[in-house]
Amino acid sequence: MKSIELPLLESFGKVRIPLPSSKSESNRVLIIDALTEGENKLSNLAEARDTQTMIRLLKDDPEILDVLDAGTTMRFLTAYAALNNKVKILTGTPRMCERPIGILVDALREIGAEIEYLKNDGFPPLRTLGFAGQKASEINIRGDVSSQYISALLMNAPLLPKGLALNLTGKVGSRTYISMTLELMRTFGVDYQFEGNRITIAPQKYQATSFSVESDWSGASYWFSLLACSRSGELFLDGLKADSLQGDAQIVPIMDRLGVESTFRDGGVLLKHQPIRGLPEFDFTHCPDLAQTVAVTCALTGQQTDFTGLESLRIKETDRIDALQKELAKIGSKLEERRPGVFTLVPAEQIPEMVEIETYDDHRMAMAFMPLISKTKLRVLDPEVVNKSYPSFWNHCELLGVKAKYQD
Ligand SMILES: O=C(O)C1=C[C@@H](OP(=O)(O)O)[C@@H](O)[C@H](O)C1
Ligand SMILES: C=C(OP(=O)(O)O)C(=O)O
Repeated sequence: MKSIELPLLESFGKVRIPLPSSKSESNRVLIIDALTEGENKLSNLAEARDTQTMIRLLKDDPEILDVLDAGTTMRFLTAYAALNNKVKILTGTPRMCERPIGILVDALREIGAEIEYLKNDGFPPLRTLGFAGQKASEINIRGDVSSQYISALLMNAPLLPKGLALNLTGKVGSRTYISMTLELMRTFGVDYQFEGNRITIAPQKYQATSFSVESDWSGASYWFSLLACSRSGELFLDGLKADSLQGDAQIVPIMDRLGVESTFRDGGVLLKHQPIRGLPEFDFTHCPDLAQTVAVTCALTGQQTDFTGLESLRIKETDRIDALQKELAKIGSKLEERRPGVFTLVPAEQIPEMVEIETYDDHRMAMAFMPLISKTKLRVLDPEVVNKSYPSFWNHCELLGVKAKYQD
């Protein structure tokens, strides 16, 4: 298997990281663009494979939409095809075909779309067969599995003849991603109401506008973590805003507790060291993609922390709880479910002189363990896995002054 080796990072001075753009914002504005009659001006779209796949599938409009391993691309294109009367097959990697989509398909069927499963009920691959007219304009939808189903429905809602009201049921997770969807819809001229757990959208048109995608806060989190673990140097992260649409901007208050001071200036954030105050517990319900970053940071900075809100991690690119437990064990750290739903992170004890990290087809496993270079020599298997969200990640590591060695 291919791997990348990074040497121990002794120290570094001031380094500027030209972060990639957000794939979450990009994939939303691409769907909105496909639904807008006029010409939008979109800039800074993500280089992430998930976004490049979305761009290619919308442009080429093939019969089979193969989304590879991109969750948002699968869920957003399923709703887009189903509600816009397109006959398409949607499929992806073997793992994508294990990631549930039944809640979205049930909702789309209730609204009036015809969809059939091609293998297993509730999972891709599936075929959208057309939209004969709107049957329901108000539906209940569970919010405790993936917010992507809700975002997928919302973006198409203004163009439905009767609009759409969604009543979110159960514990609503990743709520910040729902807000991002709605805020972006508003940027493109669409009104909505979001009160309690009810979202209403009247029939209306998107208005063409200009939009520039912000840098990716999830990708930024690995640099916060590196600074927390290295206790040396300064990092400037380009293109981040204090008033972000992205819930993962939550990394700022988290890292404030874990020894990183953030100052917004010159169109980005400057990261410096400050004393570690500790993070006794944190609920990741609304920022699940930060859990791996924070787990490794706590492991390497000696912080015992209770992690909650990790339910959705089991159905992402891999079972992230399982993957974290296996890889943290290599540095003597543990993530133990001591009470139902409460995972205690027990920090690393002894870090070997060389650590090899498996990545389980999950970009975030590769990137989250990078800060280990502040402690030891690191080998990461399948390094190209980062292409899903952050193709230039390893090049950016070299900006620290370390030389990466690739092996086939
Ligand atoms: O809507 C989005 O852009 C995303 C929503 C989240 O997924 P869930 O809603 O499934 O938690 C997140 O984990 C994913 O990386 C991106
Ligand atoms: C979960 C992720 O993406 P998706 O669900 O869109 O595949 C992610 O990027 O961490």
